[in-house]
Amino acid sequence: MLPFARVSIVGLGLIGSSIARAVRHHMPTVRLTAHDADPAVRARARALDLADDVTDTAGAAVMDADLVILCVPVGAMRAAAEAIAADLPADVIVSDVGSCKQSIAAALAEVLPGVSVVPAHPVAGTEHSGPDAGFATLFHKRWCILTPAGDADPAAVMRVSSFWEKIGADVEIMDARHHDLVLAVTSHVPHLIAYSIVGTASDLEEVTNSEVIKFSAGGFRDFTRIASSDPTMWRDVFLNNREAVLEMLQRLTEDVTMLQRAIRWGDGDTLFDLFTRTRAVRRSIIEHGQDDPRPDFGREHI
Ligand SMILES: NC(=O)C1=CN([C@@H]2O[C@H](COP(=O)(O)OP(=O)(O)OC[C@H]3O[C@@H](n4cnc5c(N)ncnc54)[C@H](O)[C@@H]3O)[C@@H](O)[C@H]2O)C=CC1
Ligand SMILES: O=C(O)C(=O)Cc1ccc(O)cc1
Repeated sequence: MLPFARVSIVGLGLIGSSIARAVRHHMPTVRLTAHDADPAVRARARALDLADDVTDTAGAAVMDADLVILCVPVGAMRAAAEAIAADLPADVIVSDVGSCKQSIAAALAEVLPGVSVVPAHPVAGTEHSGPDAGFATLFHKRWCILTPAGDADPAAVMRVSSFWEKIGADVEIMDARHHDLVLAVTSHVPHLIAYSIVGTASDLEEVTNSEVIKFSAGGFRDFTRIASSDPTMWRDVFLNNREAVLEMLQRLTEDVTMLQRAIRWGDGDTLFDLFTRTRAVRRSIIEHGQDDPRPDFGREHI
């Protein structure tokens, strides 16, 4: 039994197109409609046959849907919700895939009063964006966190949960505020560190005549992958998860200062103890973690 018969996707980039491909694969009888604000993306989506109907307006994509998933950058969620508000059927469920949840929940509650909203965050992605970057297995064995409000309809939560399980994800339910704190540590601040270190290296490049690129070792290359992630998406994440990111950055700054002091005073024990602890974290992620869709991710140096 399928949780939804008519699914509509608004925003056909990496995540929207991956959901479309996964629905096609796992629930081929679902009628899939979709819209993207960018005409070039719509044309590409039609060429890739990502949906039964790729519509020129957001309203046309949602008017018959029983599930609408907003897959646009966090800062565009409000505009996307405004564009569909007048055309939503009475018993529709609206969801989203934004990387932070509190600000989107507030915007959707304001723009879509009385609509059943079940927010989601698939904790799966890559540094790539756009409709060509998506793939059907992106969500396999990856977490999808649902952050329903306290008064959400339990049946709607069950159906959205079942939808994500059907496309391969493991579902966890979490309070939106807690989600934003956890993701600030595990995803948002790491991205900020990558943007920052690659930015610093690129400033230094002027001084070192390209040695930064020439001799870039594994660690730096890993940072450049993360730091090549979509600028619009990540600008929006930081502006919308401001409090949690600032709180975690404060903690990080204190810990970096502690390391600075250990290096200055030759305190090898502090360095060794921390590095031993962090190595154990990595090992436990590999041993207990979920499979990553990228071919060699996490398995290269156990
Ligand atoms: N990229 C990643 O690894 C992950 C991203 N997310 C979240 O998923 C959402 C989408 O991210 P991606 O697919 O990576 O971005 P993307 O940049 O690949 O695609 C976003 C699409 O939304 C369209 N769009 C923008 N404003 C619109 C509007 N008002 N109406 C209709 N379409 C609009 C753009 O034209 C673009 O095609 C973001 O909220 C992001 O935080 C969640 C998990 C992982
Ligand atoms: O590419 C990577 O390493 C990621 O971390 C992908 C990612 C980006 C944003 C999310 O909200 C979830 C996953």
